[in-house]
Amino acid sequence: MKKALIAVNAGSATLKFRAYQDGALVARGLIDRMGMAGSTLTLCAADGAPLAQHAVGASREAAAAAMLDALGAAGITPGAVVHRVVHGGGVYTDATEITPEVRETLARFIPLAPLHQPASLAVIDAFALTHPEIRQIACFDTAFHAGQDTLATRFGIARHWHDEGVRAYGFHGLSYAAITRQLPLLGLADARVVVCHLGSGASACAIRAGQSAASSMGLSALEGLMMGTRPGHLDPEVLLYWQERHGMDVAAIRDELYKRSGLLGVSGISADMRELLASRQPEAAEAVELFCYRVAREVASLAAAMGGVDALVFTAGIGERSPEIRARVLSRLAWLGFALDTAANDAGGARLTGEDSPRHAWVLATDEEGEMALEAAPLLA
Ligand SMILES: Nc1ncnc2c1ncn2[C@@H]1O[C@H](COP(=O)(O)OP(=O)(O)O)[C@@H](O)[C@H]1O
Ligand SMILES: CC(=O)OP(=O)(O)O
Ligand SMILES: [Mg+2]
Repeated sequence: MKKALIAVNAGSATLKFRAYQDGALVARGLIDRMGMAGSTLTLCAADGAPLAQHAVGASREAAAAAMLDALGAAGITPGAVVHRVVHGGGVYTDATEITPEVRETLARFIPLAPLHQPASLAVIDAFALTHPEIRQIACFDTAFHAGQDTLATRFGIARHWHDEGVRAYGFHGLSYAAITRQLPLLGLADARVVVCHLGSGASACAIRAGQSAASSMGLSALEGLMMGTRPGHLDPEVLLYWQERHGMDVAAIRDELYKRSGLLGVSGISADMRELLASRQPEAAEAVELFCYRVAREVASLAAAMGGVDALVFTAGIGERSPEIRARVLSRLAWLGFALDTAANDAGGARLTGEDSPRHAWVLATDEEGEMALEAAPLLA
């Protein structure tokens, strides 16, 4: 049996994985509600034919073991594995082979990505234990943004903090790199494009001539847009208020920020955009409206960072699949010259704006796993 390259994408709530042989997709898997009760695994062949579906235990280690078992049961033997690692700090700006020293360094970034980094490390450890002979490569969400000007990464705090790494890094870089590969096909190779990656985690990125110019996310994946369970933009005094008035310690504040804010916190109902769009509760409607309002504000801010915007791209779970959200964001951006074509938007693209629109908006499918496979290829050759 030919060995496969496994690409693993540990997100905030899901573990997505794909298997490739000679660059061709052979299987794709998803573990939903990773680390939580009711977690399930689904594995499909490249053509969508189901290969496995079953319940998974409520821990990251159980999720990693379930993924390895499912691959084995489907007759897929890993030959190498490439991981999406959310935080590479200022240290890693390219795909990197995971040695014990690299693993140590990645563990140091856990406090800066507490939902993501531990999941990646659990999968790295599971492969090291069960397949010690295979090479493991890390690709970083932060890497795509590494070339930003200091002006885009500096916070307005004393200089020495920046020098020790307290600065904006930006995330979802594998997704932005995958989208950037598609821009020349739309005639946008040299354009100023704002890409909105709207998923459980959400961010936006200003891309100028194929390079990241600025991002909505900062030191961690908390900043910027409102997300499923994270607040995005927040006055830092709120943290002091929680600490002083409510006696909340670091762990309690971190939980509030990563797990109880965003769509879930505002609606009091769900972090899942589909559920909120289907709900009749006014709190759900307000959460959805706040989400769209924040996206529109951020697009304008990123446009200012580039001195203008030529095109807009929607991607990821919500961006690719919700005409409703795209329409609401675009209607808030009509003043920037984006004239929605309702029929095209309802049909899902690729161009969402009419022929006569001064600027065009697009929906493009992202492919973080495919991007990882491409970025790891030179190291594995
Ligand atoms: N048809 C849809 N309409 C609206 N939202 C959707 C739809 N399909 C998926 N979503 C939303 O997409 C989000 C998940 O996006 P995804 O990119 O898969 O997230 P992640 O990779 O960060 O786990 C969830 O909020 C989910 O409700
Ligand atoms: C960086 C981040 O928020 O990732 P995800 O969308 O996978 O949660
Ligand atoms: Mg994601």
